[in-house]
Amino acid sequence: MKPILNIAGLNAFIAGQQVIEDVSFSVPATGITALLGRNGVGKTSTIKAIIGLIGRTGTVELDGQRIEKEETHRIIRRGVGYVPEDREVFSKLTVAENLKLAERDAHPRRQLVEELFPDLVKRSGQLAGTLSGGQQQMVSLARALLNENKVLLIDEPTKGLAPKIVQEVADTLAQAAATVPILLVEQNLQVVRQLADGAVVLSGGRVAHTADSAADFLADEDLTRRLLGVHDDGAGAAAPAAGSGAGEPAPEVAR
Ligand SMILES: Nc1ncnc2c1ncn2[C@@H]1O[C@H](COP(=O)(O)OP(=O)(O)OP(=O)(O)O)[C@@H](O)[C@H]1O
Repeated sequence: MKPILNIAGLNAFIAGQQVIEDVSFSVPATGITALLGRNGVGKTSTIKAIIGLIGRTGTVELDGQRIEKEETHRIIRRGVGYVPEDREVFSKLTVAENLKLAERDAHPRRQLVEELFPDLVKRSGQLAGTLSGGQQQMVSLARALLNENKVLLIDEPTKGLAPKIVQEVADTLAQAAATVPILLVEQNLQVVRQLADGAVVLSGGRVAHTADSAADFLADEDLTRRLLGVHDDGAGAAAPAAGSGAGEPAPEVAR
């Protein structure tokens, strides 16, 4: 099957500094592809470069069409959903208003969202700023799922959430992935193991490893210690988050 995203030779720059270099990988048209690596290796920058939020060179194909010369709003309208790391919600608007503002299509998928997020239905009149972090994350995900997208780019959706809520978000992502392919930045390796099909691992702004099976990658102790600074044996043992300082120091970002 043709990949939904094909990225080749992508370089990206922030304030004149190169933050990713010659990044090439593809995202299959189904399932979840994890984008992994220690803190600061360029995961968020890669996502921002794909949708043109930061300056970039190289090629990006969405469903076989080149999009790297297009502006962000056009790329989004072509069907790229973005859920940024900070799960920004409009805090003074209700849940229902937050969702309404995200509707882009003539026929937004309200029923799907109501099925996936029953708690948000119950809280539709609540101000989004009074929701817990996990509930706000659900609003962010719901906003992306309201529209028919070709792919979702989701940045660290479980960051800072309590374990029980992490599992709820992971379950929701698994259900979402049945409807749309996802490129997922995720530091929680148990979540990666549970959700991801393939994996792309960045180090120093470059692709250091790609795996058709994220589980196989995570099972490789030497490789995960080298590239993530941690090994999670899958037994639920407390393992430091990738990039938390365990293992070798993070390599220099490519300049
Ligand atoms: N606004 C910015 N101004 C200057 N440098 C930045 C900015 N944002 C990111 N960088 C730098 O770009 C590099 C890549 O950062 P990026 O956020 O893409 O990494 P990441 O892998 O997503 O990290 P994290 O896991 O911490 O989110 C880092 O060296 C970072 O310091």
